[in-house]
Amino acid sequence: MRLWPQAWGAVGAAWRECFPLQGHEVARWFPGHMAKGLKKMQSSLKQVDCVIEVHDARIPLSGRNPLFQELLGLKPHLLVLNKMDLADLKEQQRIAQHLEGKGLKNVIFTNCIKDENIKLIIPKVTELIKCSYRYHRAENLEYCIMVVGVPNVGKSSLINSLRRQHLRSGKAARVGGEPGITRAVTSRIQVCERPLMFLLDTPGVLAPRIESVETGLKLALCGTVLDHLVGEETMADYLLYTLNRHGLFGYAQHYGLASACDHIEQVLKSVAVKLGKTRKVKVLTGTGNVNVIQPDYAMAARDFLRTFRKGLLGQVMLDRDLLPAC
Ligand SMILES: Nc1nc2c(ncn2[C@@H]2O[C@H](COP(=O)(O)OP(=O)(O)OP(=O)(O)O)[C@@H](O)[C@H]2O)c(=O)[nH]1
Repeated sequence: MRLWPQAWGAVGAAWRECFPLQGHEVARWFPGHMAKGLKKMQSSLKQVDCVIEVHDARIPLSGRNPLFQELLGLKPHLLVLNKMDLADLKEQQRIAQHLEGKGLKNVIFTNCIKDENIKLIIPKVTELIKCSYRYHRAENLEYCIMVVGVPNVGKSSLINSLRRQHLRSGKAARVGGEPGITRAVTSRIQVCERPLMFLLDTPGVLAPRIESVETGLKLALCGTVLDHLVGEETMADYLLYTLNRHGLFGYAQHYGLASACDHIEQVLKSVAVKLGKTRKVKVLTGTGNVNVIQPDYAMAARDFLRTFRKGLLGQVMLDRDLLPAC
């Protein structure tokens, strides 16, 4: 018998007020290629004029790697909040103000799939570099930019999108739906002719210690940590908790539930039935082992997460609670 202690007491009218985080571990995922990548980023910094940090627009206030600031902080910095198509940006102004209060004045929201706002990037980067040159050294004829960020936020997609927009060229950087596609700092990739601009793609690097369990869960929902390290069913439950708190009940219709519900087992059961994903398990009864058909909860959790990540369950702002009250 499967137990879902997180959801106990949640069936019925009220949504859970908080997600019990005790008992969950923040996944520590800092494999060798990340440590190596970070060192290489530092050593490549001499040739870099500006750092573009890409992060997920659904978590604009959490989950960034503080090491980027520490190690690469001397260069002009642009924060690109990508995947804006998946984010609820009703509070975009407040988010920008909050970030500005934290010293992040240069922020652009983008969608690299549809090339939205991509054309704002090169002029902004050029302006930032020119401002820094005034104080440091003579103007250069070509610029080199380093693209950094946690895994799977769209760094390589950004490079490809810039090339489409400015060079009308095809793909130069490998893109993938899983974290950890780019494994090493790449050689320079041209993205613009005028001004002549090159980018260095880098492997996604998570903070060696993620600030809290909840931040870890948000990063995991956004696909920056391999799912099995956190547990797909825990993530599915956190997703359900989030969708309900945000009033995003589209999952009920999507999976044919009679109504929205805060009980993950019930939701996953409906998902499994809808997908036809059931499996036989042996159950010991008084008369011996009996085959019982059970929903495949793991497959259902995987589908629930995948559907959310495609944006089919609505746009979400996972950091809503971190914004200061108006
Ligand atoms: N919906 C949406 N998906 C995007 C966007 N940008 C990138 N993606 C998708 O996000 C996934 C990761 O993109 P990548 O460009 O490989 O991300 P990365 O940061 O280079 O990943 P690592 O190599 O793991 O560091 C891919 O499936 C992309 O298609 C966007 O603006 N919106």
